[in-house]
Amino acid sequence: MRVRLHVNVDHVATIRQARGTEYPDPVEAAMLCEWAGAHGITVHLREDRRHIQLRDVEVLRRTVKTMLNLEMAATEEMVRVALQVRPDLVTLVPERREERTTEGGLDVRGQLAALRGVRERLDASGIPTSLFVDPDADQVQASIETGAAMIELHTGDYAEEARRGHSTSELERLARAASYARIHAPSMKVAAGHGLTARNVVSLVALVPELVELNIGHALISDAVLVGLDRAVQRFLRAIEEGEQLR
Ligand SMILES: CC(=O)[C@@H](O)[C@H](O)COP(=O)(O)O
Ligand SMILES: NCC(=O)COP(=O)(O)O
Repeated sequence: MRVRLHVNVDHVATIRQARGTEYPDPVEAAMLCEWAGAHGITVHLREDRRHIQLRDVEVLRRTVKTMLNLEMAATEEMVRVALQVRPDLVTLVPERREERTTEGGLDVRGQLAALRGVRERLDASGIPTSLFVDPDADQVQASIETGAAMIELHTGDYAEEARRGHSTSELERLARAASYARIHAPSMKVAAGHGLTARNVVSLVALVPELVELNIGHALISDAVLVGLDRAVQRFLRAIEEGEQLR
């Protein structure tokens, strides 16, 4: 089965917000990504609205033809947004205002009842939930207990390890967490994301066969600045395919 590429267009909005202009438009970027072959679009509507704005999400809902994944904190405000916008998937993520980027996965074990409650409200509206978690068996087990349809394994530590040139222990951790999900909840989908690049994604896809979806933003949009969005998307699609062929 083909691993799907979802492009996170937050970082297009980051450039726009830096100057308070109307360009570059993440909606236009999403369209270009889809035309280039991306299988979905991801946005993280942060509480501090540092990049993506509510209006972006509303317009994306009307324009995205593939699938729209809304990353958000599990707060009452954000649940209301999700119920109003109706994305194809909600990914619940932890958020800290002071962080530069998402630093870790959700503590699902520590807030099991609350997360299950959010998942139930979204499910009742026909919106599946994914939980962004560290590659840790107990967090995966807790995610299963919430009834979530999917988990997204946080690959930030793997990306950092790969950047330093030795990427085996974090890859093994990701492989173990994904295989835990396959064994204990065969119907649960497993995705991954954060810090993925066209280089480090190859071994990830090759060694974690459970992965069905990847959310990639920063490195892909950075490539796009130099070579254009269509070429950047195609480069990542080729890297994913290279990983699949190594399985
Ligand atoms: C949850 C996650 O990994 C992404 O949302 C990523 O954090 C990109 O957005 P930021 O740059 O706002 O962190
Ligand atoms: N959930 C991960 C994501 O959406 C993209 O993260 P990054 O590639 O911008 O680090």
